[in-house]
Amino acid sequence: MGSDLKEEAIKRAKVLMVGAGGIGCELLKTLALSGFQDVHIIDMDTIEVSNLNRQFLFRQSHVGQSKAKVARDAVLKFMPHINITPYHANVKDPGFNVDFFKQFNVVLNGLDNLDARRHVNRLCLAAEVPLIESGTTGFLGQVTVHIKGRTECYECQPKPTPKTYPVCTITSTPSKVDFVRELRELFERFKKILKFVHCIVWAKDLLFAKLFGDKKQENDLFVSAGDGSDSEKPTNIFERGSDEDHEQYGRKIYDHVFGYNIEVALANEETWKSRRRPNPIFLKDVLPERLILQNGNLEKNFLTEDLPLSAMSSVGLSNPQDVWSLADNSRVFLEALRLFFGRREKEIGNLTFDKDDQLAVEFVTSAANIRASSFGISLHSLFDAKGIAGNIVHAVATTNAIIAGLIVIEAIKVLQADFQNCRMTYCLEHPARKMLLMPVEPFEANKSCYVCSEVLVELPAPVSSGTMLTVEDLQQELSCHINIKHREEFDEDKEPDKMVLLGWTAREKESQVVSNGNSTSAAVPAAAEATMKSEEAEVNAEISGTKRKLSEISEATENQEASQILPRADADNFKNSQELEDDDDDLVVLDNYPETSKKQRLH
Ligand SMILES: Nc1ncnc2c1ncn2[C@@H]1O[C@H](COP(=O)(O)OP(=O)(O)OP(=O)(O)O)[C@@H](O)[C@H]1O
Ligand SMILES: [Zn+2]
Repeated sequence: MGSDLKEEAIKRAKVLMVGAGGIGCELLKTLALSGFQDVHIIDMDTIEVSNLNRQFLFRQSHVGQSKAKVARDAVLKFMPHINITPYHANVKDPGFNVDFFKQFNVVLNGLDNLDARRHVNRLCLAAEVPLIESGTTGFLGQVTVHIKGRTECYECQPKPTPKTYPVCTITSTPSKVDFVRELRELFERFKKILKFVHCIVWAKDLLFAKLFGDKKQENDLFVSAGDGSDSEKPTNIFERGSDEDHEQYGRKIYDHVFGYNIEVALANEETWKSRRRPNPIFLKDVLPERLILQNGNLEKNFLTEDLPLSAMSSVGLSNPQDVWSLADNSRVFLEALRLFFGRREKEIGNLTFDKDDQLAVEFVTSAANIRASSFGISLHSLFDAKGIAGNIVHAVATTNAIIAGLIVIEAIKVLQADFQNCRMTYCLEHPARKMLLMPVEPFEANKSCYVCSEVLVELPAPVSSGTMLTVEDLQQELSCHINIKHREEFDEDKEPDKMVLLGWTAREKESQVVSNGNSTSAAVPAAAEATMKSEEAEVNAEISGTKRKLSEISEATENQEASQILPRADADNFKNSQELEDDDDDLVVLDNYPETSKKQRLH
């Protein structure tokens, strides 16, 4: 295709970019430099200091301002004659409806979460606008092309399950059995510190959760002797007595989890036959009494009202990249406990670990290090521990730039209707077949995709009078119950379709119900969409916007009552959605590696 035609296609194009973060900044710059003239950008966020290392359109002075607006201004400085329209808004806002999407020739995603990606996917399907989707994680990245009727949609294939750590094996010992498979991707990066990862997970998911989270949760931090005897297992060790001060309480917890529990575990000789035996650690052996007491006095010297509570600064440690000694870790541990119970008491019982919570990170780092010490595993800095605890894979600006370039290349093909040459491209960390950028032909749509397939797939049981159909859209948290009732006669004037919809109620403001998952925020009114194409039937559809937890839904799915029939696509949807509960999913299908994938390609 001639370069004039290409230029023309670029100039005429009206492009929507969603997300002005790591990928988005690079993308806007590349679009502008490639000659695009009319770009709209939606981003709901404001600029944070942590964005500045890779979102090069932003500067320190922009912190707190709208990403979309600042990105526009930054690009207009070097390309003043193009039209850039920023929206400081959530792409899920109702204003961004099908009609809004219809005005664009192509939509480009630079998002960081599944929820928004799925939403844009559905709008693009409804508006019949091609979507170019992207994601990066560290050195890995991908760009995929989704065109209704030509390729799969973003939701045609299940996404990989977020990685979880097998807590059951963590309670007793930081072994690495079973771990490698679960953490295949992380393994490359954290090879040398795998055992420490176990300590972090123990500190975060067991100890932190036990002390500061929901007290009722099942969380066994009592290591039993494993000989079947119901050894003298203290039942309320984690409860702070009313006359117990924070200092005493901290020491009790320390000695229990690092000393007593290890002693109990050691009693089970079987466990240690092929493993290195850990050392119980009691506080008196690590910190002389004088030092423990001194601990609490330091606070007023180091803490001011403006700074976040910090146990490390309170005990005089300043560099998060230093590896602290066992004694220092013990001091941080006690101080963090003391600060939590003394200064953040109201939150106790409701806390979940948050990598941006300084005190929580300090607590988890110190606890993991003390445990690591006990098991002869090397200790790590707070910086490393935070990365592991927060599952942080550091963003790489170059990957974002490469991916942005690939998005523009695919966008230009789409704009020229050069669909044959569209490719999904994977940016790899290590060369495969001597390539770092792996192009793959787009896959064709999954016929039973509940989002893009045109018709409902076969139902697992016949629908007849008395059947109750439950259709759920987890994305929009909607549920629709349809009671099918057979009727022989219809009023030809009033019921020409030979079916009636009765008694539906919409309880939520923006309720919509969708028959085959082709849902968007601008979906047609619920009743019309809930129509069953079943002749001579009376349909009672009740639309309820009741929110249900995914766990409840999966239970319901497992124990499906006879009267509840789920279309197969929805049953799949349940499973997938449950797997995808965790939002962050920047890399979508790298598990379906190009050469190993069984998906059918387009020819
Ligand atoms: N629903 C949404 N509507 C509009 N913009 C969104 C939506 N969801 C995510 N975004 C935007 O997508 C961008 C994704 O960028 P990126 O992955 O670089 O994340 P970040 O928030 O900038 O950085 P980090 O998460 O690493 O701190 C963000 O700017 C975010 O505001
Ligand atoms: Zn699909």
